[in-house]
Amino acid sequence: MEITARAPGKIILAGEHAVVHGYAAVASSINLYTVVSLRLGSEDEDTIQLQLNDVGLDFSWPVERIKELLSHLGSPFSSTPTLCSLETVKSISTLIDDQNFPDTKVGLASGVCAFLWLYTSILGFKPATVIVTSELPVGAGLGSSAAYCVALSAALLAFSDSVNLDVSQKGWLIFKETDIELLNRWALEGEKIIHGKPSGVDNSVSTFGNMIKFKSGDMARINSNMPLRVLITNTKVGRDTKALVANVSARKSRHPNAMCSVLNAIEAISDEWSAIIQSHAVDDLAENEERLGELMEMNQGLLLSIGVSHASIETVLQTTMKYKLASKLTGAGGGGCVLTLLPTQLSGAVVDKVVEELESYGFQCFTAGIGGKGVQISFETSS
Ligand SMILES: Nc1ncnc2c1ncn2[C@@H]1O[C@H](COP(=O)(O)OP(=O)(O)O)[C@@H](O)[C@H]1O
Ligand SMILES: C[C@@](O)(CCOP(=O)(O)O)CC(=O)O
Ligand SMILES: [Mg+2]
Repeated sequence: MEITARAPGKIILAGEHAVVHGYAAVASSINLYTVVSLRLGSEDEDTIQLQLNDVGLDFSWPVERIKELLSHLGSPFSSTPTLCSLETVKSISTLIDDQNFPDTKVGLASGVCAFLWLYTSILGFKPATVIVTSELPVGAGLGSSAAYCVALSAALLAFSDSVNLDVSQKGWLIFKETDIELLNRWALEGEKIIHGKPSGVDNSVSTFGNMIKFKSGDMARINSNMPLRVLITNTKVGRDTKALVANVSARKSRHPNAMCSVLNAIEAISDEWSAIIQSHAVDDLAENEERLGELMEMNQGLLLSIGVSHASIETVLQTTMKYKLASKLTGAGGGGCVLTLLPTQLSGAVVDKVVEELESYGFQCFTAGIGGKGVQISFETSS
């Protein structure tokens, strides 16, 4: 039997980085998905195979070799999301080294480590083939790491003893409330391997979908009363969330008072964002859009002050500013993607001009549906 799971990426509208330190953030799912298909039993019966199509990596581990390094952990323990200890990361790294991991792709090794941890913890040592494909740019601030961990956790849990699913149902299905909490906790353990110190906002919005306000592990759903349109510009400058998050923490320990003031200011922006977007004053749409734009500019200024902007991001800001459009980076920054608010009254001709100018720098612009469903699974064989 084969199972397919899909989990959405996200945009952070306000509060990235601050959320790692316990301050509020506002995030929304987008309709770009990472898809994981899982078939139990592999062509070569005694292996666990992982195919990462977007990054051109293929792995095949003999089950016996995995058992040799990890069976002392007592897996599977699918109902108990557990931190992957440093010692276990080392054992998993040995398994990755066995596969002659290409030096040029070493940044992707933590994702493979997260796979092996989630796989063996949830399903143990059953042979299988797992294929990952994504519509999200990898490492660009749209939460590909979370979507990867959420979709993997969903596919694995669907085959575990810990969740109850009706396999006869057709189409995309959602998990029951208790099962989805378990899934989200496993995804967070995967994110910890990739990010070091994730806040949990990315995996939560990918798991539950919609727009959320997130603070210190608690999530509140936001019911948006405003149409929201943003342009996403991928600067294509590669960056790594783990390093950026660690840099912000280091700056915080060097300047605790100044950084706390900045992070508090970011939280005030997230609070105001969520109040405006939920406001029922539909007559004030243009005014509210203007206020959201101002908040985005302020949030971007504060992100610059904590050291996570980048020359490419500044180029996007300067370009959109010429058209009086507000922008901010989204996700960890340091490159990656920038959001530009597109007010309802803005003409298509202006959007086309902005996109043309941004793309002339080699950036890639696109729009995405905001606030759709979270993780889903299907028992129908993908074609
Ligand atoms: N489709 C994918 N295939 C393989 N690895 C992936 C995929 N999506 C995410 N990853 C993992 O997530 C990492 C990128 O995560 P991160 O730096 O947090 O950026 P973001 O989450 O913003 O895309 C990659 O280095 C890789 O380990
Ligand atoms: C910087 C941060 O707030 C968001 C990171 O998002 P992304 O991995 O860049 O998509 C980190 C976190 O919340 O865990
Ligand atoms: Mg990430």
